[in-house]
This record gives sequence, C-alpha cells and structure tokens, in this order.
Amino acid sequence: MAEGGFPPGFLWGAATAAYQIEGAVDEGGRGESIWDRFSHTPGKTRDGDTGDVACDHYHRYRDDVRIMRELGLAAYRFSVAWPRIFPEGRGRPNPDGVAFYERLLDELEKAGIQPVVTLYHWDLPQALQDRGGWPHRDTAYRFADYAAWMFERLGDRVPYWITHNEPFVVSILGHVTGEHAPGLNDPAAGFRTAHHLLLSHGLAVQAFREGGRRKGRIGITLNLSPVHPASGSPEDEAAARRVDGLINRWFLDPLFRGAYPEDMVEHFGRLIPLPEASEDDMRLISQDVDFLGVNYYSRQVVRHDPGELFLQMRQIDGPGPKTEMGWEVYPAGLGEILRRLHEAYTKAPLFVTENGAAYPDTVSPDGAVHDPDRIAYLRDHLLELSRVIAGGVPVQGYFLWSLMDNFEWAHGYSKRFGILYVDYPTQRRIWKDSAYWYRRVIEANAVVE
Ligand SMILES: N=[N+]=NCCCCNC(=O)[C@@H]1[C@H]2[C@H](O)[C@@H](O)[C@H](O)[C@@H](CO)[C@@H]12
Repeated sequence: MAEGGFPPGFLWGAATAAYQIEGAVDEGGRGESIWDRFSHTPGKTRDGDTGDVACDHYHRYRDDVRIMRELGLAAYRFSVAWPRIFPEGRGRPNPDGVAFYERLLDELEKAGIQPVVTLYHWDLPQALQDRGGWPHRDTAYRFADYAAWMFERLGDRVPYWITHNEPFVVSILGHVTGEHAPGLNDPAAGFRTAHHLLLSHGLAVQAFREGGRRKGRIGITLNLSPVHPASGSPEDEAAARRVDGLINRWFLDPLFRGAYPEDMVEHFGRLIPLPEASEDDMRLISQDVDFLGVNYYSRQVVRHDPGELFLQMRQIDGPGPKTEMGWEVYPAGLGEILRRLHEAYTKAPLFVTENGAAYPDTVSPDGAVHDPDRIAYLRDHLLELSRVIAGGVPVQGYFLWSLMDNFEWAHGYSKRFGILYVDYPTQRRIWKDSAYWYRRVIEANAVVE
C-alpha cells in the first residue's frame, strides 16, 4: 500500500454514544440512568449541563443517517441505552425502547451503513444503581440478561457487538475520582466495578456464543494509552509501569491472559481490599473475542511522586501541542499501542473504535467551520495507522470520535469533538472542514491533503 493508503474493505466509520446525543430522556418509556441523576446533581457537570436534549438524535436520527450516507461512512458505532430497553434495568423489556433502535437500524440498512452496537456506554439504569450498581456482583448478571435479550432481538441485524466501552473510565472516574457517574470516591468499589464489568463482558460473550448461529462478531472496547516516564530514572520508569499497570494491563491481562497483573495485585493489594477473582470468573472473562476495540486519544507522561497515595505518580504534560481537553497530540502512541497489542496480547482483529480531538470550533461569518487543527490531528493519526497496518497489524476499521458535537460528560457541551458542528439552540448540523476532508479520505481509502 502506498504511504497513507488502507487495505480494500477497510471499515471507515464514526462513533457516538446514547446519553451523549439522543436526548428525549423521558420519552419512549426510557427509565432514569445514573447519568441523568449525576448531571442533574448540582456541581457535577459544567454549567449544570445535562443530556436531557443533547443533539435530539432520538427525533433527528433519519437526518443524521442521511448525513452519514453523504459522508460515505461504511459503518456507524453507536450505543444502546440500557434504560430504554429495561427501564428498571431488569424484568419486563420496554417495546418502545427497542423500537427506536429498530428504526435506526432500518435507516442504516437503507443507507448501506453497517451498525456497530455498544451495549454499555456508561448509562446504567438508576434502579440498578439503587441496588448497588457495578460494585455489586448481581449487576453483572443483569447486564448479561440485557445483552442476551438484545442478541435474541437484534442479533440477525447487527454484525458487530461491543459489550463495554472503557471499563477503566467507568471504574476509576465513576467510582474512585468521582468525576463521572455515579460520582463515588471508593477505591474498593472501583476495583469491584472493574471485576464485575469484566465478568459481565464474559457472561455476555458466553450468552452470545451459546445463542448458536450468530452472524455477528463480539468484542470489547478499551481506552489504551502508552505511558512514558518523564525521565530515565528508575523511579520514573517504575511509576510509568504502575500507571501502565492500571490503565492498560489491569484490563488487558484478564481478557487475554486470564489473570490480573501480578505486580499490580501486589501493589494495590497492600492498599485496598481487592475482589475475589475465582478461576471460574477468570475463565469467563478470558474467553476469545472476535475483535478488540481500541479508543486512542493520547499518551500519558508520568513521574515518580511518593506523596501520591494510589500510584505514587504524577501525570505531567508532554511537550507536544494540546487539544482543548489538554491532551497531548501524540500520533506515534497509536502505533505503539496497536503494535504492542498484536505482539503481546492478541492476534485478533483490532478496530480503532474512537480517535479524535476537541478544539474551540466556531461558525465563521461565511457559515463554514474551519477546523484545521482537527484535520491535522486526524491526518497524523491516520498516517500512523496506515503504517501500522502496512507493518502487518490487522486493524480492520477506524471510527472517528465523533460524528457530531455532543454532551462531553462532566465537561457538558463546552467541548466539541464532532466533525459536524451542532448549533444547539437550532439543532442544525453544520459540516466542519474536517467532515469534507474525512469524506475525501473515505472516497480515496487513503489519507489525503
Ligand atoms: N488516565 N486517564 N484518564 C482518563 C482517560 C479518559 C479518556 N477519555 C475517553 O477515553 C473518552 C471516551 C469516551 O468513550 C467518549 O464517550 C468521550 O466522549 C471521549 C472524549 O472524552 C472519550
């Protein structure tokens, strides 16, 4: 392949998530989620922003799919809101809830766009949170019931299923730092959450396999980052290894090696009561997946800091340019993480299930949205991806985060990741320069200027 080229059939997509774009939180029988409760809790999100309306995708999905077709997307990654399917998280399914997703699948099918469905992208039914949430083992079995019901109902129409999106973020930001729903500061709960998310993934994979004739493929999506030491000192190297041990290896090792990383069990075991990891659990967790989804944004640079309780480390800024999130633009990190996965963890196909950047986009007087920084970010990461694939790593698709500006969790609507600008007061979608550029990349199946 020429420099910047991609293999024939490479799956070009874009990604979103239910709570970030749908809105209509009280329509169609949807139950409350932990993000409804969290975002309506004063002080938790910027300016008190909530997902009540978001991008109103629940009502505008037909127009949004039309734009996806005009972009030339081959696939679209979205998540199903569990509280639309099971408003109480369990028990009787809600027919209006699944009907929305069936309508969305109809539109995607008409547009020739493959659906990639994430079953859990952070919006746990509040009723399950009230019964203990992810720190409570029973929640893993409720997720498996929800997943099994979805496989039965939509299994013939969905070629790619993703059980979870970023268990690290759900565990740590939701239950340790408290930046995300449900906003806990309880490390022991964080590690129980991580185990139960992985267990629920395993139970869902088992249900998927037992469903027999399954056309689709199933996997999981992890946020993975290379972790570099700020200096070559042994202390900084060790700090980097510890951070790598939490962000990357705490999830990769159970999934692909059937055990939590020994060095980190030792490290955290001294500080926190860790959940029991039975052989049965680890066998379920480490069943083969058909693919691994990787969300890549940036690398981490860390130095030793004996005063920090959890990992004795301090994250520092890398030298590169920063996006609006303060994340360093570091395209080489995408190649580093993908090559490491293929060499050290799995020969399964990989997908970049999220990659993108937030910048302070504005609508120019000419009505256009000029976002050269985002085009540069995407171009550099796609050039790196092309090199990785040319080197033999089986990456089969790329999903840009995000199709449209949306509710950026605790940052509310202040951060714009979309290649479509959303003018929230009117809900107009405005193509940014990066949308026109991405359409040309897809047409060429190669990076273009
Ligand atoms: N150590 N550490 N730090 C935490 C690293 C968190 C990185 N954030 C993500 O990966 C989230 C992912 C999410 O799927 C999507 O729903 C979010 O909108 C994007 C953009 O934020 C990304």
